[in-house]
Amino acid sequence: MADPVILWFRQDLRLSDQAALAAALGEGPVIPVYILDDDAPRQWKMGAAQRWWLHYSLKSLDKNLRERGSRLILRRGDCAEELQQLARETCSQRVHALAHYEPWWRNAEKAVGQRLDLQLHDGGLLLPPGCVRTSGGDLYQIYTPFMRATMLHMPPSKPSPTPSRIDSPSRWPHSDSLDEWDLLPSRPNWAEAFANDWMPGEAGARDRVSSFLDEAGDYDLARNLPSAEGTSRLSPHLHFGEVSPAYVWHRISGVPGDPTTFLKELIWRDYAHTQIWALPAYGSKNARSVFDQMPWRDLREAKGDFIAWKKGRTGYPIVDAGMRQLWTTGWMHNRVRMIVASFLIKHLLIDWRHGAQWFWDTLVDADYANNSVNWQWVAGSGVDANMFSRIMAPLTQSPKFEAADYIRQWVPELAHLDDKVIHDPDSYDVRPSAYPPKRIGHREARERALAAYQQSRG
Ligand SMILES: Cc1cc2nc3c(=O)[nH]c(=O)nc-3n(C[C@H](O)[C@H](O)[C@H](O)COP(=O)(O)OP(=O)(O)OC[C@H]3O[C@@H](n4cnc5c(N)ncnc54)[C@H](O)[C@@H]3O)c2cc1C
Repeated sequence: MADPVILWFRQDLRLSDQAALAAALGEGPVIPVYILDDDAPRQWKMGAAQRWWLHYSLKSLDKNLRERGSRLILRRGDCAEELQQLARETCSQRVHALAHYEPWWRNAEKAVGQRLDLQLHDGGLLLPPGCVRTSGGDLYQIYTPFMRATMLHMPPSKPSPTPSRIDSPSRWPHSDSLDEWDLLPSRPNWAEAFANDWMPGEAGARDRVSSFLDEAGDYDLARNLPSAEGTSRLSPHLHFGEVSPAYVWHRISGVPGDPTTFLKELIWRDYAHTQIWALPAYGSKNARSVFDQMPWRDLREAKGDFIAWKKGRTGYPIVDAGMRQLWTTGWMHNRVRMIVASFLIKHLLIDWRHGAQWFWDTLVDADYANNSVNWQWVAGSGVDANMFSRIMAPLTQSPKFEAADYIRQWVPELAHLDDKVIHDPDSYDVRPSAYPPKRIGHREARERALAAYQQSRG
């Protein structure tokens, strides 16, 4: 019998279109393993909302493996040490895995590669970072030309099917118990409502793709309306790799209507991963150094504002609706993410990194590339266009994107207000006493932000 091979799962918790699994299958009995390492990512240790997701996703993966005669081994600790130990116990030499681009995964890959025969495969993105370059050989800094250049390589290869059987070793090594990892919140169980919105795992991901097929053709019109179910909500499934972007691309590209705008959003994901691949510190370091001089408010002084933002009590209904949606469901509509991020950075003059860190802990789709690149994009500190002086006006954005029903859903104190006044109850003098006044007026905030920006430029 051939020696067993290890299949190292990370943010690729699926069996279909899984190049690492496909490669392992041909070589011998397969030992699938997931290793939880809370130390290596340091401040980017998986957040609380994602731990909830991970629990159910691993459970689902184990079930799928068992249906094929295999199972998932769970280990906790340093990835290189754990894999080496597992290799010793099972007499395996080779490890197959999909490549990942977060700095801690790249470090782990290097360390594993020094001890074992690590074979990395593509499949987490439409194209691996670095494939798409300008005619001069540079990486694109701006999304639109990157997207156009990526489109020339599309469609991606057809996704491969799920294997019906996976050979198992003669003896299974020890596995931790998932329940003992304590990934789920208990006291209090703030994730109680998550299960109403989400079904982590490969089956849930495919259901989500199927249910989006009817909407995808209208995506261009509906995607900016927070009150509508106009987007796919695939982000946590894509982040955890429960479905491959190639699979999503092929399912969606055939729908009636024009799904091109949606496909371009998938390319945003590739763009973001390319940026963190090129600049691994993107999550904590301004890409534009002028922002290092930005006179952000000290968080001790701005504490009340920061708490009001996190709790959805800023007095700006669209901002508060978004922050409460985030807390209750672990997700927020993209248009509203832009509004709340802009509000924190510009209206409250709080460093984008504090906002990114809060998103990290509360989003089920928290993703180092997408989160860092989008926060820096809103701040203007990223490698792309400098957006700082474009200060979004939440009170204009809210009616423009027809957010009245969205506000009613997430800010029940305002649910009785009609469409005309609900976006700005303060100005119409209809603010109920249970709802807070604005933390700061728009004009005052705008002037303060622009003055701070001028100061940073010297
Ligand atoms: C401040 C801020 C922080 C964000 N943080 C994250 C994050 O941590 N994780 C995350 O996945 N997305 C993040 N986004 C991007 C975007 O908001 C979400 O991907 C999107 O809302 C997810 O919903 P959906 O799956 O319905 O998206 P759809 O509109 O259906 O898009 C399909 C997929 O395309 C990708 N995508 C869409 N928009 C973007 C984008 N702007 N950047 C990168 N990929 C995109 C996502 O994988 C998404 O699932 C952030 C955006 C902002 C403004």
